[in-house]
Amino acid sequence: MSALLDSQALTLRADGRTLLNALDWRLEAGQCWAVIGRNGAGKSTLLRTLAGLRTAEGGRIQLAGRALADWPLAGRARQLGYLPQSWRDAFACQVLDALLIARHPHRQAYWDSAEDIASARAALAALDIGHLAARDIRTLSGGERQRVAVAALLTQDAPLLLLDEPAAALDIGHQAQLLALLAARCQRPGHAVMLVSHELNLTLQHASHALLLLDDGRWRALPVAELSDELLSACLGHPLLEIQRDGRRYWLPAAGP
Ligand SMILES: Nc1ncnc2c1ncn2[C@@H]1O[C@H](COP(=O)(O)OP(=O)(O)OP(=O)(O)O)[C@@H](O)[C@H]1O
Repeated sequence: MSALLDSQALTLRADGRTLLNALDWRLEAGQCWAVIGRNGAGKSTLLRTLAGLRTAEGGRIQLAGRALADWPLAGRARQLGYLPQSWRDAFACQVLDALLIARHPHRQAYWDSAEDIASARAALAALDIGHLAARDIRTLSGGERQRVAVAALLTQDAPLLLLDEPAAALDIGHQAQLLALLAARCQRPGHAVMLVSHELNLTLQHASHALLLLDDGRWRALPVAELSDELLSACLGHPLLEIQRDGRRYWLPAAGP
């Protein structure tokens, strides 16, 4: 069976630097991948490339067994949803309408169907923001706006979600809720998630696999169970200590000099 997303010899460069060299990788249904690396390692560039928003400097990407570039836009949006790291709201828009725009790839007619509205309402409820449905998105707090963005992605209802730092603006309770929601989504048949995150511990509690971006374009792709403190320390450029508690592993930054 073909992977949901896969790459062969994928190479990314920016600003005269190789960010990723010859990535051979497969993302299967049921998996939750965490992309980990230092600032500037190339995580966002990778996600944007996998979402089809920039062209790779080398190699191939396939979405559900078909070259990414060969997908028609609406078809691709039914298959793959992407949450950018940041955005700007230029216009007034009600929260519910912002979610309904995300139903565009599924539209059969000009108007919103009962299914579109039910899907948007369900996403608002899942993110605990049903009470914000009628609010202008420009009046939301940073964390509320971030949850609306994730809710819009859920409303798009693509089986594969790529999320760039989805928990960055959230308090710890909402971070935990979001990570649990994304992990649960991977249990649905045919679904998978890939996310960039600096919230190492919460993310690695829920992710099944990690893609580590190292120096000079080197990378490691492996199950989270095979991660070690040496590997994570090398990836993040800071010594980490592994702590075990209640059968779970946590990583803490070691004290500086
Ligand atoms: N269009 C561009 N022109 C020049 N340099 C770029 C361009 N796009 C990205 N870069 C550089 O490529 C590197 C990777 O950027 P990217 O945003 O992918 O990093 P990141 O791993 O997501 O970092 P962070 O953790 O800080 O969000 C950075 O050094 C960035 O400055």
